[in-house]
Amino acid sequence: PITLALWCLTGTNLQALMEQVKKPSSSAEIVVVISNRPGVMGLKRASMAGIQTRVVDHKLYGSRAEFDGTIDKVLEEFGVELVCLAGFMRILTGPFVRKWSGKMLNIHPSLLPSFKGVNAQKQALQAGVRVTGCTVHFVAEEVDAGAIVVQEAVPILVTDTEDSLSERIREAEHRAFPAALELVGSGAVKLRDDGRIVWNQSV
Ligand SMILES: N[C@@H]1O[C@H](COP(=O)(O)O)[C@@H](O)[C@H]1O
Repeated sequence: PITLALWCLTGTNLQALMEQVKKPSSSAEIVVVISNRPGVMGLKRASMAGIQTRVVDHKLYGSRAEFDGTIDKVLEEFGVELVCLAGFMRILTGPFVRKWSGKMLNIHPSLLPSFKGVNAQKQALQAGVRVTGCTVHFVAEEVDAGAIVVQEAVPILVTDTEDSLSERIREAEHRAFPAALELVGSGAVKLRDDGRIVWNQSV
């Protein structure tokens, strides 16, 4: 199976991916869960599931390059082949992103390219759109701009608050991230050197 590292915060996407890789049909195995914040719920979920965890606290490093270098060592230490980011809010350096190009997925709570950046749910509410959703994409040097693997749309209700909308988007994320993981893990989807996606129909 493809070896997976997961970046987490509260870890609800981690939970969904842990359920997914338990399935006999899954092409992946989670070998390490990492966070840049000690004590977050995601790390507790991983430990309870018997998965190794690592904290790489960005506040302890003098530069992004040092921080990314340490993450890279952890990923190499565990022989990671695919990295899944959920709730990772730091901008990665170019050399790191280029090294892990095609092997790093991120989930974003909007239908990219709409509503990039933070508070995507609030942006959608303020824009008055009637549909939003989530996107799983390959990580590129430009934030929230990598090639899209999976998207799922959700309606915005007139009664929605940021919380109620975020909850509905999260439910969609917990379907979209496992689906994207299996598409990339099985080789059905690959990233070309030019940053475009290749769909391997025979897989
Ligand atoms: N980037 C965003 O961060 C959140 C992480 O949630 P969780 O997986 O830690 O619950 C998700 O909503 C994701 O879209």
